[in-house]
Amino acid sequence: MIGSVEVSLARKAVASATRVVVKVGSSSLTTAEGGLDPARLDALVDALAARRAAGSQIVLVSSGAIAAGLAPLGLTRRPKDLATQQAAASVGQLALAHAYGNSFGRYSLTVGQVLLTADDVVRRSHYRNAQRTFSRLLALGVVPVVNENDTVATEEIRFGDNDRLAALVAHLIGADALFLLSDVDALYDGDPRLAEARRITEVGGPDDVDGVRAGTGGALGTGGMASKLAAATLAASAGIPVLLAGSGDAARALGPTDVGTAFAATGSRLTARRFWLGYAADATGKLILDDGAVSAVVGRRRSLLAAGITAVEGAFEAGDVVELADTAGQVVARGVVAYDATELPGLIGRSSHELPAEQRREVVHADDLVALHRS
Ligand SMILES: Nc1ncnc2c1ncn2[C@@H]1O[C@H](COP(=O)(O)OP(=O)(O)O)[C@@H](O)[C@H]1O
Ligand SMILES: N[C@@H](CCC(=O)OP(=O)(O)O)C(=O)O
Repeated sequence: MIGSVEVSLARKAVASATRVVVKVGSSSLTTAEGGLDPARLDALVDALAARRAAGSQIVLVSSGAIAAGLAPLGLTRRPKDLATQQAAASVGQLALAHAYGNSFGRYSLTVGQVLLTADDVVRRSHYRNAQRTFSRLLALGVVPVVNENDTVATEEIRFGDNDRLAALVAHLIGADALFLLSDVDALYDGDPRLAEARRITEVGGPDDVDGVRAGTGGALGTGGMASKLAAATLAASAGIPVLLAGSGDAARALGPTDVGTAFAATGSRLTARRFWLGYAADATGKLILDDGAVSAVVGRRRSLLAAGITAVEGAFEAGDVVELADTAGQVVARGVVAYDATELPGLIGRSSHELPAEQRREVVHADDLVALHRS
């Protein structure tokens, strides 16, 4: 509990992490009118520089491009259409980069801008390329400042929320902790703007967030608490502890970590390939599994055989990534499928000995399969 002598393992892990990703939302960097707020940006950078001085490497994932572009373009609220959002991001990202350059410059720290599209994380060749870039930037002592490349991102390839982007980047760079800084000081069991809500200080696993109502965010942001909770769960299940805190508490969040909500790592660190398979790759179809197949695949880490599949959805080819769901539709795993969608209807529900020799191979091999933690 905060304030007591007992400090949770998650808080200790976050406090002692040497490579960290810090994500800050639009609402924490801008004024209500939509311009950048230099005082808040400087206060954030003060906290990041202190953590750097204490020996951590930092990657900053900063939202705020669209919000920062509003005032210069004479817009009073976040535009709804993609083209105007892209125009605002084009203007705002430059202002944001300039502001960070100046602010980190007060500490003689160099920043590098990294604008990513979903493809850079979803395609394996791009994933490795991005890994190399981050690794080199960090080795050179640069603070990478990351955002989605909103100006070129089209509707289909948008990450849409930087909370998820931050969780993906945290895994990509092998971070030891992820900080999600927002305009709210912690996770609550319901939206604190709407009604009195109870603050949650520790999340040890999915059971601790059962019943939490995570709502949408403010006028400037996109994801709200729902996307923060999903991102925190994603990072934690990939072995990365998370601290969710208010950006106004950045110094304490990045210092003694005695604020906000700490999420313990629930899973073990995955290899880049297994993380990509489980969380980053686009799935092109879905296989529905009977109960026996779910326990074989998730519980006993076995390959998926045709006999345990009850239905096939989507148009995929052998080698694509597909979701594996239980009969209630809950996705329990993802993996690389060994057959085209058109081949499977003739095979499903049939035991291997009923099938011709060339169709006896596993539908998803255990080595190509990642069981998912429930979120
Ligand atoms: N269960 C909850 N706990 C905390 N905040 C919540 C919850 N549900 C909804 N919210 C709202 O989510 C907002 C944070 O999301 P958002 O505005 O998108 O932040 P950011 O711009 O930092 O990404 C908070 O201001 C809060 O009002
Ligand atoms: N890439 C967008 C931000 C998207 C986003 O997730 O915003 P937020 O919910 O404020 O973290 C921008 O820079 O405006």
